[in-house]
Amino acid sequence: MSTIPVTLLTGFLGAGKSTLLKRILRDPRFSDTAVVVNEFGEVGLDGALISHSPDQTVEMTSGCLCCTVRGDIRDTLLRLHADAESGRLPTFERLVIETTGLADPAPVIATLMQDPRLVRRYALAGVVTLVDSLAGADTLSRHEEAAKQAAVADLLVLSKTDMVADAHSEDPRHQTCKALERLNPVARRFDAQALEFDLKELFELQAFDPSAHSLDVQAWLAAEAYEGAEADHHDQHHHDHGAGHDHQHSHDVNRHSLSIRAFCVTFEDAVATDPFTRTLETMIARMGPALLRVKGIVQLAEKPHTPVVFHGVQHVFHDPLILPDWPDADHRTKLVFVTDGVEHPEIEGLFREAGLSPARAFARA
Ligand SMILES: Nc1nc2c(ncn2[C@@H]2O[C@H](COP(=O)(O)OP(=O)(O)OP(=O)(O)O)[C@@H](O)[C@H]2O)c(=O)[nH]1
Repeated sequence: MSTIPVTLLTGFLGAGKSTLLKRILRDPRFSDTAVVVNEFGEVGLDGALISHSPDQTVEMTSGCLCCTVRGDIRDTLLRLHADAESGRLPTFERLVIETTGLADPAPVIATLMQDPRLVRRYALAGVVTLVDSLAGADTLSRHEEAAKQAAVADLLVLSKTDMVADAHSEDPRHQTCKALERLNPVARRFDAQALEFDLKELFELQAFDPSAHSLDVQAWLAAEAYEGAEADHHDQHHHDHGAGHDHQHSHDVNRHSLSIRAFCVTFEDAVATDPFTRTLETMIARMGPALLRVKGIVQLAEKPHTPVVFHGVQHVFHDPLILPDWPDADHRTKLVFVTDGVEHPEIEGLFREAGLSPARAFARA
């Protein structure tokens, strides 16, 4: 195999990365694309929710919520390459890596561009960043990870434009575009919902070039390159993500800054629709943007054989998706939460107030 082009797909929690990935996997023009999805820790659900044909390689790696672990990505990519060469996996012409929504893209970019074993097999073609046009402006100003993901992009893809009313100056999409203009004036911008948006744009990027980006981006990448040369980054690491955002953590994969929490709530028995949806509404009303991401697969008592997938992104709950069948033998309701400061018992308490009984939950708060 010659060098395989890699597209790094990033974007904040709930921005629409998996939605775009599913479009790629369904498109016959890209059937020879392998995909690596980085989920954080033990609470990932994406593996069960990303359907694909048996001829397509979709690998889940679990790493840190905030940084795609250098070693994990490297080992996964080397293994995929070896398996494709030996015939254990289908060969692939391109690779897409989806990061977690709180990922700092710099470590994975540095790994892809520097690791000698990777460089012989893969070439970073470009960075594609999804931006939620509804929540984007607020998210970009409040979360440094989101701003970095946007700044480093070669292509910015605006999602959820179908949910934004019109383009007057107070319109959230307009605000999001203004913020993107400041952060990354050079990236080409696309509307994921536009008829003229062709997925092939994502794969026409040729080679990621740090010098085409802002001085800030070049400085982040240079710092990451230095850090990578010094040590293999993880087990015990220390980041300075810039102004006011300095964190240190041992390898607790669900932990990010001091206020970020990631946990899972499960229910052994099916939940009644009414109290369940009322609880979600109460959560949005009380917690709003602190509820960074909620996603889950739910067994509703009224229809236990057809699982329902719920997606919450800050103050918005998207239309639930009804699956024809359960993706695996585990039919329990599982809800993954990533919050900014909302604790696990608070969420469980809301369900209990509505008469629902979470069974067991594991947390890294
Ligand atoms: N209406 C609309 N909904 C969208 C669009 N893109 C994504 N969504 C919805 O937004 C929710 C989150 O989308 P995902 O694709 O799961 O987002 P993600 O970036 O992979 O989320 P993480 O799990 O945090 O990484 C889902 O309910 C999607 O259906 C869009 O362009 N329009």
